[in-house]
Amino acid sequence: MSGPDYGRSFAAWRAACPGPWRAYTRHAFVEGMADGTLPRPAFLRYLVQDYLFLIHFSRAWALAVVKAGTLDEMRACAGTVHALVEGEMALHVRICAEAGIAQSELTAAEEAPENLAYTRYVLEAGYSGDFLDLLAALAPCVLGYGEIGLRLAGAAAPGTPYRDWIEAYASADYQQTCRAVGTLIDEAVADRLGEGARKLPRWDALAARFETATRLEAAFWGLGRA
Ligand SMILES: Cc1ncc(C[n+]2csc(CCO)c2C)c(N)n1
Repeated sequence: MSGPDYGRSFAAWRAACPGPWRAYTRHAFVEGMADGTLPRPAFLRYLVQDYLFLIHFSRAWALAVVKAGTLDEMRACAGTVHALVEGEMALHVRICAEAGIAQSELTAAEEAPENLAYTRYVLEAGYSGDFLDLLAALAPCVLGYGEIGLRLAGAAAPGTPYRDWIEAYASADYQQTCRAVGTLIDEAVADRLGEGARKLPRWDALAARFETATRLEAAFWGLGRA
């Protein structure tokens, strides 16, 4: 089954791990947001962990600035750091505040093992690997939410209380971000590995990183459990 058009590398990596990709993007948590049956406390537990997740995810994009090879790559990654730190984090704090979760509660929350595993896996991909390793580990997070948002915007129950969440990721703005990240990945691959990239052993290593990050995303939804 084909997904949204976020570039050739994403399409190939996604197609190489259909089981894990499905487990992530069609997780019971996601389906519960679509039909409105996801219990509110589960969503709030997820939100608290996601606040901590976004801090480390911002650090990973900052590491991508360090690992970038050109000024254009630096600009793209620095733009994501800015959007995360100034935009997404503030939005998160506001959504939590509206749900009755104070900033102090967010800061004091203990990181769950699934959260530790995922964020440190992505950071480690950047520490021990290069720009491509890091992008392959970052891709499922950014692009998976784009795919989920797009599908749910068309399939969700009209009355689901998670409509705002769905629309944030289905929005033209976020879909444009996904296409831009897809292009960043495709160009970074072409610059470093050339046109025959997919025949190189290195390609399989990148696909494996994408698959591992995808499995860790699927496990992250489980944090909503009581
Ligand atoms: C577990 C988890 N995975 C993905 C996202 C989505 N996300 C994370 S950062 C970002 C902005 C672009 O990099 C987006 C959309 C999330 N919030 N939490």
